[in-house]
Amino acid sequence: MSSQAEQKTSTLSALGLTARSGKNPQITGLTVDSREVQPGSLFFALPGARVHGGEFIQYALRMGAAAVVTDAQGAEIAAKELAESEAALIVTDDPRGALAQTASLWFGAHPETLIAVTGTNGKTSISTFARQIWIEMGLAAVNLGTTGIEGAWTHPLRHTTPEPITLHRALAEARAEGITHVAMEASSHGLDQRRLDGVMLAAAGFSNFTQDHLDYHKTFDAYFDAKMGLFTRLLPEDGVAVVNIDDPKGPEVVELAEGRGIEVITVGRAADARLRLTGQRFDGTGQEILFDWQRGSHKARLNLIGGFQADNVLLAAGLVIAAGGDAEEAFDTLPYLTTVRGRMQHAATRANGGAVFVDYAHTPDAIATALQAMRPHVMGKLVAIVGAGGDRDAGKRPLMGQAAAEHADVVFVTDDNPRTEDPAAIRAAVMEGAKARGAGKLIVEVGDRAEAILRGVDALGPGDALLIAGKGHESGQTIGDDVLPFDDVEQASVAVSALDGAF
Ligand SMILES: CC(=O)N[C@H]1[C@@H](OP(=O)(O)OP(=O)(O)OC[C@H]2O[C@@H](n3ccc(=O)[nH]c3=O)[C@H](O)[C@@H]2O)O[C@H](CO)[C@@H](O)[C@@H]1O[C@H](C)C(=O)N[C@@H](C)C(=O)N[C@H](CCC(=O)O)C(=O)O
Ligand SMILES: Nc1ncnc2c1ncn2[C@@H]1O[C@H](COP(=O)(O)OP(=O)(O)OP(=O)(O)O)[C@@H](O)[C@H]1O
Ligand SMILES: N[C@H](CCC[C@H](N)C(=O)O)C(=O)O
Ligand SMILES: [Mg+2]
Repeated sequence: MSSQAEQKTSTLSALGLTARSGKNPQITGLTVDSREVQPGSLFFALPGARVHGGEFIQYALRMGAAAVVTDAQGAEIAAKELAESEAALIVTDDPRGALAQTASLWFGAHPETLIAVTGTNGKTSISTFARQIWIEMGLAAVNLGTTGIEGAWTHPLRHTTPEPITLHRALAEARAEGITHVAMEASSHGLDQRRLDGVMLAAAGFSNFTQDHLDYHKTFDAYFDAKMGLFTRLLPEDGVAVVNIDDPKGPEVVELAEGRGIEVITVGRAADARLRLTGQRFDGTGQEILFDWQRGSHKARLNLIGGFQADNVLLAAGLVIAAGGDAEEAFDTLPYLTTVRGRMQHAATRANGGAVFVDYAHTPDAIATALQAMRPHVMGKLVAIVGAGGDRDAGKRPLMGQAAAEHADVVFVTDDNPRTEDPAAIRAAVMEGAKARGAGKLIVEVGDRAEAILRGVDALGPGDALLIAGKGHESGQTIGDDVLPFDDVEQASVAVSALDGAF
């Protein structure tokens, strides 16, 4: 997180910050973590979920911080140490916003075209499709989010929306690598914590709004307001909002954007959508879609499983157009789009034809959407493997079980990432919901995820399909503080080989 290694310096004032004392020290790096402070660092003491960063100001000063940015509470906590120190102090109501702006100035130039997408589900999919469209159009593009930075340049990330120091360093590196176009995910945590406040967006997208992350945001209203920061605060007035108008919250998003004079491209099946999906026909490997843009009707083949992927693809195309791309050129790329890793990804097929898919559905709505989306592609029965993550929204667990039992014929409830929680207690909550909705259906609890996958694959006959939900692209299972190697796609192949013999 620290940028000390970069041998760069800047005065405080050149970073847009003014200390009340008039001090203007040379800054050698930015950090939000006192443990990373080195002589000359600018330490941001942020209000945290667990503790106020002000508690660590005394350590930062001892390590040689040249300046501290914090809020009134932080300054109060460390009043004595700050009074005795030579370090410059900047007190602001919004230290996270200040961090974002400072990081933007510290790292300098970004790729020229940046877009961001928010919503409970679909952010990774939409930003990946936008990047794929741009690349097919011949542009040097990346997507940035849950799966890291991917596309014309790759780089791992720990967060969906990285904190500002990581984000702006990555954007500056991307530009140095020749990247011109970036599609980013705006998570609700990221928006709430102002992680994106220093980026200049050409366009912003909204996919949908359903339950997740109430552990953090507490109420639906607070969760929605955090997401809306993208349209009410971040997107400049000359930017374009691209909104899924089929979502019940879509009209509200349009109103918020239009209220600021922002141009809106509505996308969806609704009769008044500007980019309108008018038809969809499914087959074993994908779908044909029909859609209208301006006065023209278009047809495209999508080699993607799941009706909702058409919504994601059109939202991505809308964002590309909103950011200045030629619409016809963007539409011509659609047949070349490929599955997003871990999203409705075909993982394996049994000798009898039973197919296994891996999907990242980890909310009630995503589980319902993913299972419903599989139906038109499946002749026989639909088997689901579900589980919920620990140290996350507990309220969604029974609802995830319900969604699975409602839309699948057979359900295996297993562990996702238990993190620091008791896995049996998480499973019990998911089972409770599944049992409530699964009357007459086979609902089985199998704690060990590899065994659940083996049992799910074993349950497949000709024409059947299995959806392994929850972990998508993830390559590890977090149990306690340990991350053990685990990959659903790999486990699916192992299970098929074990049952059918290696091919
Ligand atoms: C819940 C959450 O978002 N937490 C973020 C928050 O940390 P926090 O408020 O818990 O921090 P804290 O532990 O209370 O500490 C307060 C401050 O003291 C500092 N500190 C702490 C200890 C110390 O010794 N010295 C010190 O300076 C910390 O760096 C922090 O700035 O502020 C930190 C610094 O900005 C973030 O790194 C941290 O993200 C944590 C790591 C995290 O896991 N966040 C997840 C939940 C997240 O953001 N997820 C979303 C995805 C959501 C989705 O699925 O859509 C994401 O965008 O990835
Ligand atoms: N448009 C959509 N509507 C409803 N569900 C969707 C939609 N798109 C994707 N999903 C479901 O949500 C899951 C996660 O998709 P994706 O990773 O694109 O979302 P995300 O918003 O990036 O998630 P995260 O919050 O973890 O970053 C998919 O695996 C799928 O089950
Ligand atoms: N970004 C999401 C991912 C959840 C993935 C699921 N596998 C889990 O662990 O709950 C979160 O942190 O809530
Ligand atoms: Mg994501």
